[in-house]
Amino acid sequence: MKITKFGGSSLASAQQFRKVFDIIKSDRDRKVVVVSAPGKRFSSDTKITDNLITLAKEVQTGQDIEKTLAVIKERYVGIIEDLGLKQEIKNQLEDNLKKMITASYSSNNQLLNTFKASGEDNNAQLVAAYFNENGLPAKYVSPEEAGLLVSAQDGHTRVLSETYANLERLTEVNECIIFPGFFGVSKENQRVTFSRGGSDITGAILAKGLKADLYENFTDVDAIFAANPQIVDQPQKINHLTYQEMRELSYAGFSVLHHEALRPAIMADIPIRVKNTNKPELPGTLISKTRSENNYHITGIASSRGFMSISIAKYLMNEEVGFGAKALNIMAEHNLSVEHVPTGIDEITLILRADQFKNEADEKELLQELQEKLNADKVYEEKELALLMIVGEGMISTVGTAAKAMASLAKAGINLKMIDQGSSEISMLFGIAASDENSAIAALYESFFKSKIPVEEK
Ligand SMILES: Nc1ncnc2c1ncn2[C@@H]1O[C@H](COP(=O)(O)OP(=O)(O)O)[C@@H](O)[C@H]1O
Ligand SMILES: N[C@@H](CC(=O)OP(=O)(O)O)C(=O)O
Repeated sequence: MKITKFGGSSLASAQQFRKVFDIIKSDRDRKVVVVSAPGKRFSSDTKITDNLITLAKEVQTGQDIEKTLAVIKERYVGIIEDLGLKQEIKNQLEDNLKKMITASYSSNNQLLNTFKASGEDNNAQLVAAYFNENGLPAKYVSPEEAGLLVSAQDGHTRVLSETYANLERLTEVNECIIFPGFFGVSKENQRVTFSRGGSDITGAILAKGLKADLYENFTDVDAIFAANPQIVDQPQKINHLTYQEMRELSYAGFSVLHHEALRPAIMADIPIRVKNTNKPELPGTLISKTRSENNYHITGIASSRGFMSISIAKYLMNEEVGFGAKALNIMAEHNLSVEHVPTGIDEITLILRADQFKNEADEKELLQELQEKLNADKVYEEKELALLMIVGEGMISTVGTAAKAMASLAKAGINLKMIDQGSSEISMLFGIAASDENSAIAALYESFFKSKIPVEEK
């Protein structure tokens, strides 16, 4: 049995709905379909989720909602009418939206979560209606009905372990299940969304809960490429990569699959296949525990912006027991998550996502506190950073990867602000100025995927 997830780009219009229907109809093993909200039809289009966030803010602040509401309705109604669906589903959609807007909410956060979740929820109802009207028996199942339970702590949504036993009951459903992605329900029966792109996580949770043989993730590209196709022109397709490689690449910027979608798949060892809705005949990319050999030591090169660093310098820091722990404790007290900690003898650098600070005053206060509590010689920050990551299981058995990467970056005139290699040796991380991101990716891609310089085996 397969769990098949379709992203927003695969359900952006009636034409895309038809492709989705054909894909499901062509394979009896596709028993569970996870859907996102309608995404972009063209590059300047707006995703329904973004419209819903705007709507939520307008409701919260008492602004006029008519324009935004009309845009949302129009997207769904356009699809309903193009597909020639019954009036009943249009009424159901309008009713859902009305109830959502007039309901009372215990907090702004609850309102926002409910509005965001409705994008996927309404779309799942629509897909189920479309399938049924076209002779493919389908059942819309909500996270409430299925028992997809989540907790929300520190702004992070996590699936609760009892979910997996609850989901097993879905194997008794005879129709094709249409399940909305992106959200679960709390124990207080409130809808809570995952982070953006989180329908991928729902798909992986269902794959584990229903013990699927395969988790198919349909999107708008032929495969996962060795570099972001928005940065490198026609990059190499990756035929096969490991869970761990994908986990690192998606963390570092391969937005094609949410990095949190890997954990349930790894736990249950369910392979994932990423495929193109517009060309379903292509094999796409397989992600599994181990992979076949490829011709490259590096599997992919990813990058992500929005980072900053805070460096703390203190003479003889290396002899001070617990210095790093104290610094990290202060960060934790400020509820800040630190992603990397490269260190020198007399200096420690904390790399974090910059959007965790609400304002500059909080930032200044933190720097001052670090200076005072750690009795540091100097505390300074650097903003507008990007992290570059080269990833590949082949790295462990080759020498010269770091030298090759650094030589190509130096040749392109890129200044390295940080270098970090995890002990697993499947990835290497470089901190650079965000403005250098595209040229750095181009330089690394040229060096690892285009040049023929051999790398010596260990
Ligand atoms: N290395 C990569 N390989 C393939 N696609 C990538 C990569 N890095 C970023 N992407 C982007 O991911 C997009 C697909 O993900 P997403 O927009 O979330 O799609 P969906 O609407 O299916 O959820 C692609 O259109 C592509 O621009
Ligand atoms: N609709 C949500 C969740 C999601 O996964 O969407 P998509 O499949 O379009 O990335 C978002 O925009 O974040």
